[in-house]
This record gives sequence, structure tokens and C-alpha cells, in this order.
Amino acid sequence: MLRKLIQNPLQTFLKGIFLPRPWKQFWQIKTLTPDHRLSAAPCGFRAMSAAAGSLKPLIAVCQVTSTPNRDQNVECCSSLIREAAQRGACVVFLPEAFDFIGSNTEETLHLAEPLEGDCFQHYASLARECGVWLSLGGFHERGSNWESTGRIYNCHLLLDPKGTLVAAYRKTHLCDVELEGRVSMKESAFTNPGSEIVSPVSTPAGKVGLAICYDLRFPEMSLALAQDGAEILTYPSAFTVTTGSAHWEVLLRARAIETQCYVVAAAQTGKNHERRTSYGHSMIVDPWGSVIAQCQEGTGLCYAEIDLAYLRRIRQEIPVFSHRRTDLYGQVASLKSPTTS
Ligand SMILES: O=C(O)CNC(=O)[C@H](CS)NC(=O)CCC(=O)C(=O)O
Repeated sequence: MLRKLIQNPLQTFLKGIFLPRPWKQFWQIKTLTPDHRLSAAPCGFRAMSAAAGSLKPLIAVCQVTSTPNRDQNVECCSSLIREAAQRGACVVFLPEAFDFIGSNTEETLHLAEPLEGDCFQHYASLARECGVWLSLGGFHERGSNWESTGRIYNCHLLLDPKGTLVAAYRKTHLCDVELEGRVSMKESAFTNPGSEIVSPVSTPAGKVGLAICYDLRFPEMSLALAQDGAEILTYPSAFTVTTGSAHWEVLLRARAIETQCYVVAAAQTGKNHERRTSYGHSMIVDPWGSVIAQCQEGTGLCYAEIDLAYLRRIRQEIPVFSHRRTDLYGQVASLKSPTTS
């Protein structure tokens, strides 16, 4: 841990010499005391400093390899969340299927839980313990119609640092995709489609719009969220290697550029079970379209600071929302300018 934090000895040395005293103290507290429990304090500290103009809110993206083993998945996600909180992240993002990836439909349905089950309770108490917001990107939810439909929802949950459920978005675009000999997905066979897009939620990092994985292919949805005030779009995902290597980064950057939002994409990586491998490449894209953070291979975290002043400047300089020719696009004609905060 300590070695990981002191990544650049020269930088460390220079910081030691040149940083004025209060900065030096802050830096030492944040990095040289690895077992110092930074719970609600750093987030508050960062938020306060952000308001004072000196520090911007930090967010963290978790990349994992969920398997059918629920307990192992909880252990892995929880340790990443704790690490992110210790580094001062305000909001921590987990990918689609953070709870598990079943090796077949029966197993998936068998492992699914109601919203208020053990899985939710665990992460609610972890949010409280760590003092962070949690985006739980794709929970296999047995909804109220479980008995009648025999299908679940793919549900993205947002929890505040009190462990309160602030928003739940149920995936609206289901991934029924067949690439002959390469990819076969029929999400609708075990999942009910959600019926609504959820209004973006204010967090210390900005207004977060919730989506899931395959939703990324529908720019109408990202525009609708941006128009409703989103500053950060989230696409927790479990992309296939075939489609991910061709489309993932292009789609994420396009959504960021079109909507002038930050795009946060926590992803599954590696071998989830015998017949399934996920693409990984979890990343954070800024509203200019630059990839500002990306996870390395395997399980892990990446971080970025959110700069809403930068977002506002881009929106002023290239005012696409006010240039939109809503008279020309038929069904999407009703899109208006984003609500600005
Ligand atoms: O079923 C689960 O347990 C987790 N959910 C998924 O893996 C979902 C539905 S099958 N995967 C995708 O949407 C992949 C999209 C994709 O790869 C693309 O759009 O190219």
C-alpha cells in the first residue's frame, strides 16, 4: 500500500522541499499514513476545498471479475470501495453485475435477490462506514412482479453516504444480440425492461445520470439525461470482448463529446465463467472527450477529479444544445437545452 502510494520518489522529494507547510501536512496525511481511516472526513474535506476553489472532488471506478460466487464478489468489491474511500473518493462506481455473473440463466435467476435483500444491506452499511456515495451499477433484482413474470430487473442503484437509496434505474434497453459464431446474448429471456429514465441525482461530484451497459448505444438516452441536467453520465458495463474492442471507447467518448458530460464507465474484466470473458477497459472521459483515467488489466481502480468549471466552459464555447435543429429530427425534436446548475 505504502509503496503503491509513493509512486515517484523524485516527486516525493521535490514535494518535501517545495511545498508550503499546510500543503505538506495535507499531503502527508493523505499519503504517508496508509492505515489512517479516512471515512467521511476526506470527502467532506475535498468537497469543502472544492468549494473554496483549491481541490476538486475525486471519483473512483472499480473494475472487477464477477463470478457466480456471490461471497467472493462482495469481498472483492468491498475492498476496492474501502481503498477508494481511503484515497479520498467521494463517489465510487461499481460495474454491471457487481453482485454476480451466473453461468447460465437458471443460476442467474436463482442467485437474484429483492432490492432490500442482504446485498443491498451490505453496501448500505459500507457506504456509511466509508462515508462515500456508491453507484452499484447493475444489481440482479427480483422485483415485485418476480412471481408472475419469472424475470428480474437489471437495476442500477445509487446510495448516499448514509446508506440511503437515492435512485434506482432499471435497464431499459436489453441486450439481445447475436453475432454468428462469436456473441450470443438474450438478456430479455431473463430480464424485464425498465419503463423509465431516472432524473439525474446531485452528488458532491456533480449531477449523476444513471444508465447501464447496452444503453450506451442509444444517444437519445444520453441526450435526454443531459437535457435533464446530468453532468456525469454513468455506464456500468459488462461488454463482450468482440464488441468492446471495436466500440467501447468510441461510444464512451462520443457520448461525452455530444452531451458535454463526464462519462464514467466501470466495467467487468476477464473470465467470469467458462463461457464468458468481459472486455474491461474501465474508464473516465471528460466533457472534451479525453480519456482522463483508465484501469489497467485485471481487477483494480482508477480515479479522476471532476472539474465542473471546465464542463461549463466547454458548454459555453461549443453551445451545441442551443444550436440543435429540433425542427429537423422528427421524434427527438423535443430535446431542449440542458438545465444548467
Ligand atoms: O447478465 C448479466 O448477469 C450481466 N449483464 C450483461 O452481461 C449484459 C446483458 S447480457 N451485457 C451487455 O449488455 C453487453 C453489451 C455489449 O457487450 C455491447 O453492447 O456490445
